[in-house]
Amino acid sequence: MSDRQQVTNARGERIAIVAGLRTPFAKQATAFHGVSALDMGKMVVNELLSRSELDPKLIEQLVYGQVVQMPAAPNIAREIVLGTGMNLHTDAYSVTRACATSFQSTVNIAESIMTGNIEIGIAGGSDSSSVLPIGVSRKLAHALVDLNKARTLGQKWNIVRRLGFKDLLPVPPAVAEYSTGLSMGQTAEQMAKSHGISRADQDALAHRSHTLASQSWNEGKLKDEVMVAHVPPYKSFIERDNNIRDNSSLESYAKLRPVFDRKHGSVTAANSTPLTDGASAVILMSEGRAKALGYTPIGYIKSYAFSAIDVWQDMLMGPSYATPLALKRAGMQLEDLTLIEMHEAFAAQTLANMKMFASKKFAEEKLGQSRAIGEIDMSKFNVLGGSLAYGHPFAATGTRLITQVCNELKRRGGGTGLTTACAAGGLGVAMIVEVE
Ligand SMILES: CC(=O)SCCNC(=O)CCNC(=O)[C@H](O)C(C)(C)COP(=O)(O)OP(=O)(O)OC[C@H]1O[C@@H](n2cnc3c(N)ncnc32)[C@H](O)[C@@H]1OP(=O)(O)O
Repeated sequence: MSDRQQVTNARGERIAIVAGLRTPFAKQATAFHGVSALDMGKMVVNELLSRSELDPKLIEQLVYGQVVQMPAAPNIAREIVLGTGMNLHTDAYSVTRACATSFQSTVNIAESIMTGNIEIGIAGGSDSSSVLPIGVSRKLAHALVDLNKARTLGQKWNIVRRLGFKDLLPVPPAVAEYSTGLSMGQTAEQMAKSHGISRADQDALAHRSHTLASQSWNEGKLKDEVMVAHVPPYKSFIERDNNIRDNSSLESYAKLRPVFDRKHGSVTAANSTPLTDGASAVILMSEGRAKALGYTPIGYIKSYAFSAIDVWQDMLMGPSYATPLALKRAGMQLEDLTLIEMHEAFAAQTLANMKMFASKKFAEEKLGQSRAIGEIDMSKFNVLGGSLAYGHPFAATGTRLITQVCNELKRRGGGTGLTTACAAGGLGVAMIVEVE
């Protein structure tokens, strides 16, 4: 069996990324405070359709995702269809794959096109860290169910009197691994310590990310892929990511105290992604349909791969496992790539992955191959900055990366780009796109 992946439909046509768009990304409880993931998703899909001058009725399927679920709209994809003037008969379902969610929705649409089930679809993801499903304690939840069943006042009183003050406190969703209880930040700390990633290197990567992202905005490189978002109730708007620090000094990073291990740690607010609100989406079509409708695609999907590893150790090492698979499936080596876009969940996690890319020992022991994935050439790496600067609305990051790398490849005259991310649950993803 060949290792190569054929990302085409039965007519041999490639999967075209026709257009991509995102909202500006806003730090938690700032510009998008009170705006739900669903509202941001509708906003970006509406605008994407309108900018592409694509009749919404032509969309056959929409796959969308969120990581922090909205209990009121568990199938966010269908709500977006119903809220954007698409054909009511447009199929829509939601996926969740932690921080790789919109990679997954993109792959789902791509595979629907590959099988010939559809010709045109939309994929994406949205997350709000400001509109959260605030829960109740287990004891209170238990009591509320029992109260519903209690008949007499006495029975009700018996249930209520067992509750303490602490049981009544609200419980926000945790950015932590369910099975280990470790927060993502604690995992980043573990990776920094296990792989000898220094605080200075983490801060330098974060500073690079902010500097490049700020330059990219100032040079107008992002304006076509980031919409101006008018924020309900439409008294304000946001037109630029608000986490990016223009002209930040490296010294200011060094002053911050570690957050996740206050005594011996190195992971700080500056070298972590902030909690962020935002949404993104892409339109995918079969190459033939895109051409027939007169579109010049921004790129094509060349290969993709997902990976899964243990959650106790190095859980955010996904790129180092998924990338060699995607490269093999594309018939490529790391050095063949024009650009590399790696999601920066934390500087420590990014640097640990970069180290493993270059490690022969890692390749032999973990990947079962004799050759290291390859040394990353920094002139190709996150050239417009990364998630440390832009922020990371979990489900929206995948389609941000895909769109951003396609547009940057276009500016550079074409080539191939790797997008890759780690995700909770020990998951990883890599997708290679090609641009003419
Ligand atoms: C697969 C994955 O992607 S896993 C990743 C999932 N995501 C996460 O886990 C989110 C991780 N991030 C977090 O939890 C939070 O952002 C934290 C805990 C790290 C920090 O939260 P907060 O303390 O609320 O951050 P906040 O933005 O207030 O910054 C704290 C301080 O650092 C400062 N700071 C932040 N970034 C920078 C920077 N780049 N340079 C200089 N100072 C900075 C702020 O100005 C602030 O200073 P102040 O206290 O004087 O106002």
